[in-house]
Amino acid sequence: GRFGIYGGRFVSETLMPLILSLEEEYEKAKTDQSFWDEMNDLWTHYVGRPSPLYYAARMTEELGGAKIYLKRDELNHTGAHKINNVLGQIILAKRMGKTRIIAETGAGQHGVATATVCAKFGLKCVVYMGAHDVERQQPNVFRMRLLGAEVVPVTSGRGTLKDAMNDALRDWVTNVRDTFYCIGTVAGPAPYPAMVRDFQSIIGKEVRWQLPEQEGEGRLPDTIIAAIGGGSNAMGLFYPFLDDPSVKIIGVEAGGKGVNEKMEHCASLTGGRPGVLHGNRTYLLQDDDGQILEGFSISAGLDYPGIGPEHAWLHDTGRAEYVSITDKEALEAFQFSCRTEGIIPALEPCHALGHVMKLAPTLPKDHILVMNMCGRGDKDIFTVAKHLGFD
Ligand SMILES: CC/C=C(/N=C/c1c(COP(=O)(O)O)cnc(C)c1O)C(=O)O
Repeated sequence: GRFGIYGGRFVSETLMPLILSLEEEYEKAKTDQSFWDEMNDLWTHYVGRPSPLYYAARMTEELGGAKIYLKRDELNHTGAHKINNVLGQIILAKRMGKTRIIAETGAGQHGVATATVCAKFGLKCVVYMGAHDVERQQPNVFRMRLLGAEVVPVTSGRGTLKDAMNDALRDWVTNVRDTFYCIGTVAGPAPYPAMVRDFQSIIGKEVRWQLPEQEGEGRLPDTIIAAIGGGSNAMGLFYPFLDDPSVKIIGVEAGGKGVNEKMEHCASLTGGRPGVLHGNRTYLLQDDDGQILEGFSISAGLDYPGIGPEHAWLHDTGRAEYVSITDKEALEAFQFSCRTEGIIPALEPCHALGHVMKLAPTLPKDHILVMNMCGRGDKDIFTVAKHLGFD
C-alpha cells in the first residue's frame, strides 16, 4: 500500500481489524472471476459501459492543433465516473456482511452513486456532505434523498470535502461492526488508494481498445489528461498507460483564485508538501506548523487540500506532469464545451479542458490527446448562471 514514501495506513487501532479484513477481501476478489463477472455485468447493464470515446471535431478545429478525444464518463448512470468505484466497494461490503454504507461527498456525485447502488442492493446509506457543498450542489442533495440516503450536513471548517471526510471517518470508528466506509477517491488508508484506482482503471482499459478502432491498429494516445480532486478519474485513465513511455500524462489541479501564498486554491502538488491526512501520507496544503489549510475552488469535487498518494509518487518520479487551472479558466472552458460540442460539463473536468485549450494549439495535428470528461454539468448550472449573470 505504498507509493514510494507516500500512502501507508495511518489509522486508529479501532479501525485496524476492519481495514485488514477489507484488504483480505479485496486481495481475494482481485483473482476471483465471479467478482469481475458481477462487476462487468453491472458496468454493462446498469452503468452503461463502455462509455464512448468521442472525437471532438469542433473543439479540435477551433483550437487548430492536436486531435481531441473525450472519454465520456459523464454518460454513465448518475452522471460521473464515481459509480465505477462504488460498485466494486459495495460488492465487497456485501461479501463482508456489512448492512450500513457511509460515504463522504463534495460534488455530490460520489454521494449520488453510493445512494444509487445502495438502493439497488437494498442497503442503508448515510452520506456526509459539507454544508457549503450542500448549498452549491443542491440538485445532487435532492437526488441522494430521493434515492433513500440520509444526507448529514457537516458544518466544521469551510464545510467542504475535507470536513465531510473527517466526519465520515468519525462515524466509521464508532460503527465498525455493521458499517462499510465507501471512500470516493484514491485517498485514505491502504488498500483504498490502490483498490479505487483498480476499479476506476476500467476507464483507461476501454480507451486502449477504443482509440485503435478509430485511429488504426495499435494506436496509443500521445497525451492523456484529467482533472484531479483526490485523483480517482485521473488514476483510472492513467494507470493502464503508466508503462507506455510514449504516452504523456498530465494531471490538472484546481488553481482556484490563483496558486500563490494566499493559498486560495487546491493545487496540493504545486502548492503543498508531504504530510499525513485521512490515513495516508501525501502532498497536502498546510501552513508552516503543519496545520492543514482549507483550500479553495469553484468546483466542489476538486475542493480538497490533498491528493491521492499515487499521484504524489507519479509527480516525484516525473512520470506525470501536474499543472493547475483557475476558477476563471474553468468557467471559460465550461462555455467552450457548451458552445463547440453541445456538452454541458461538470466544473471538475472543465479544469482538464482549460488546460487542453492552452495545450492543443501548440501541438501538431497528428498528435492525439485524450481527456476524461468525467462528469456532467447539471449540478453546476446554477453556479455558472450566477457567474455569467444569467440569474
Ligand atoms: C469523493 C468526493 C469527490 C466528489 N467528486 C469529485 C469529482 C471529481 C474529482 O474527483 P477525483 O476524480 O477522485 O479526482 C472529478 N469529476 C467529478 C464529476 C467529480 O464529482 C464527490 O463527492 O462527488
